[in-house]
Amino acid sequence: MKTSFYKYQGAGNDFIMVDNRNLEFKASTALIAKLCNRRFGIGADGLILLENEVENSVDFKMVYYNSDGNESTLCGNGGRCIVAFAKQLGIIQKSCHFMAIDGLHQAHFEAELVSLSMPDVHLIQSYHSESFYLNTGSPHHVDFLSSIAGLDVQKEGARIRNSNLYGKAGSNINFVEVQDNFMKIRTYERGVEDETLACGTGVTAAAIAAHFAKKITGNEVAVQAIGGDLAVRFLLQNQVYTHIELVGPAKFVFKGEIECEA
Ligand SMILES: N[C@H](CCC[C@H](N)C(=O)O)C(=O)O
Repeated sequence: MKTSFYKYQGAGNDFIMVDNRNLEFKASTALIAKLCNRRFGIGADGLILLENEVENSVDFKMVYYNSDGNESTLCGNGGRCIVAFAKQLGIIQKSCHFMAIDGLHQAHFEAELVSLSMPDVHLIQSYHSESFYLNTGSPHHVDFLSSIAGLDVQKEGARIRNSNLYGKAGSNINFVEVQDNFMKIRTYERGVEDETLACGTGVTAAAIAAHFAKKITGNEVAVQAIGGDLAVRFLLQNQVYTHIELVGPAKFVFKGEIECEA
């Protein structure tokens, strides 16, 4: 059966997108892992299904799978890409509401960029002054370092991710360098099991942890990932980080068809 696949990327974090409103795409771990394989398939950090949401006040539903083929928690860059995809499909215009695994999200366009609402952050665990753990829709370990350029992120990220710190569920691992008015980040992503060029929930976690650790003072911060620039806005109200927005590019790459086993 021929299936149309779209490819999007948000700051180099890339995704296969499927318009699955007819529910014809039958997701399996093996099929998704094969489609995401950069040699034997299309190649991507993850695969995202756009489906109808039964609750009619919502424009669509997002289902996210990591490139290992397993369904996972919130994907921030993927959330921004599905908004651009929904506009390409004519489902939405300038703004939308959609349901993801962690609940309801709002999103809107800011010129070429997509701004996505992220879940509130109530709890930030600090191991010491430079190391934190928080959940921004996906679990994130954040280490602040004086320099991240020469770091072996694949090796160091895998070591922390597979340590006894995070058990079977694991965590995404972020290495962050704070400059005067922006931050640099590199991320080892759970479920990709490698460094990705950007990680939206990771960029969000880094921004919130930096403010919590008093490394930044404003309520908006620019974050430079290898694949592109993102921005995070937030408020701190009654010790809860709220009104969090992840802002950045979400670009269409191509559309193609593949013969998929039914
Ligand atoms: N790999 C992550 C989910 C996707 C995160 C990333 N692609 C993003 O943009 O947030 C996890 O399993 O926790």
